Amino acid sequence: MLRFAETQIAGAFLVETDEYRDERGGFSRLYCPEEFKRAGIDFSSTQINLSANPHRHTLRGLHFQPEPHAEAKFVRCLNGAIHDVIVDLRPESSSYLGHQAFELSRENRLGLFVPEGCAHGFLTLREDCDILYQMSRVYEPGYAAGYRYDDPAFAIAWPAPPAVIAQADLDWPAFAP
Ligand SMILES: Cc1cn([C@H]2C[C@H](O)[C@@H](COP(=O)(O)OP(=O)(O)O[C@H]3O[C@@H](C)C(=O)[C@@H](O)[C@H]3O)O2)c(=O)[nH]c1=O
Repeated sequence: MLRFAETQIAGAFLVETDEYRDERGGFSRLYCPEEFKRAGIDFSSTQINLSANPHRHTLRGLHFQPEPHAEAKFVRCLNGAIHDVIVDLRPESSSYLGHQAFELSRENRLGLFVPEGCAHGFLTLREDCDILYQMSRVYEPGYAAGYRYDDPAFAIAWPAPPAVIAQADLDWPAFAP
């Protein structure tokens, strides 16, 4: 059973997941298209990606795919803990240019649904963080886009500076409306 909570970003949801425990360990439902539909969320996944991050304070983001390949994603932290941030890039949205941060961890089993039109990034808070993404659209390499994690237009307060970050994520252009 999944429970969906609205966030400050229009159309983004934090998803709580129960864990059934017994002497063997635990069992959790990670995704159910029917439950998404009942919550009013139009999402079904195509590609499923795993991001493995051995180091604490690894930063990935802020990433999105623009139209006509805009993608929604459902993000989970299977191991470790991350500070996960979404930024609303939809001019027509009530939360345009707003951002919100969430802690996703193995222990809290929270999932984050990121709607189309939002940039997404995370900072690992521990070693060995494994992040699973379900994507609504297939990856289009020519449409990979992003902004810097420290773009002043968003003023995101990260809990720590990145210790590991790809050069590509330092080279994104400054946000210009
Ligand atoms: C994102 C992506 C990358 N790739 C390839 C491209 C490249 O060779 C290699 C690594 O890609 P990247 O460096 O872009 O991976 P990464 O920086 O981890 O990108 C991810 O960052 C987080 C914050 C997100 O929100 C994701 O949607 C995704 O953009 O994997 C795919 O094949 N499919 C994909 O969906």
